[in-house]
Amino acid sequence: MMGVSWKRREKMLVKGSWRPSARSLPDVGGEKKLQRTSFSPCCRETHSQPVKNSEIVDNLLTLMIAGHTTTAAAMMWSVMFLHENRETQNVLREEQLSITKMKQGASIYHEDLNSMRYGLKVFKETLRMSNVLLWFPRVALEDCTIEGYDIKKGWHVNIDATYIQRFDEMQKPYSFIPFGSGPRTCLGINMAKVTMLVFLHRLTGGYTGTLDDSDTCLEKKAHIPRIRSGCPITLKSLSKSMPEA
Ligand code: HEM
Repeated sequence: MMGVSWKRREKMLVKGSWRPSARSLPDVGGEKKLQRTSFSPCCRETHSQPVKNSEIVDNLLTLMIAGHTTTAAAMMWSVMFLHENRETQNVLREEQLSITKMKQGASIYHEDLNSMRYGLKVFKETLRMSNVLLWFPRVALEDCTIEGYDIKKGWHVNIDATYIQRFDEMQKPYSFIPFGSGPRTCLGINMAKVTMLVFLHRLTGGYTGTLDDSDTCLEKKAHIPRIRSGCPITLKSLSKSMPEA
């Protein structure tokens, strides 16, 4: 779905008029299950039953595919963007070092994460620019017309996150959708946020880095956009380059 206005998208995302497809993971253990069956809070019957091995495998696959590759790609893009934007990197480092100074020990706590205001902005802008998931699918449950376009019941419609996030005004509803929207929104938003903030903290608060390969060519045929070289960097510990206090 290219070049649609926010109004049209909003209509598509409104609960009830559009619902996402029932996506399933590969058939494991001889049975095909929807990936959220074992989490569903509204399904008591499922909860009272022991979790089956096949469901455990399902959920592990979800963690690995939906949870690992996405966050790893976001980390890689943050390294590239911070390399390209030195000023941003310096402001972020300042914030992270101020957090390190305020506390004892190396552990990061919830309140530390909450005070990473600039870190959060870097996280969001990384997701906006990198479009870890370029698009996500929905299925039309009924015939409808959206801004003059006829959409038939059963049609698969892809929400084009890249177009929306790069070319829309950010203040408009649904203009920032790195984790999707509606009932099938990403389940791992908070995990992704925490992982990324801790990563940015360790990276910029502990090291400076130089890119070993500035080639920005993308991997071919990858569902998640990633730099072919993997974006290797050489890190230098800040504690070694800083004068003793
Ligand atoms: C930067 C990291 C991540 C990004 C950009 C991302 C993005 C997305 C997007 C766009 C969707 C589709 C939402 C929709 O259709 O409306 C999705 C679904 C999903 N994500 Fe993530 N995700 C990330 C990390 C994670 C993590 C860490 C986990 C779990 C540990 C996770 C688990 C899931 C699951 C289970 C779904 C399917 C939800 C459903 O269909 O009900 N994701 N994610």
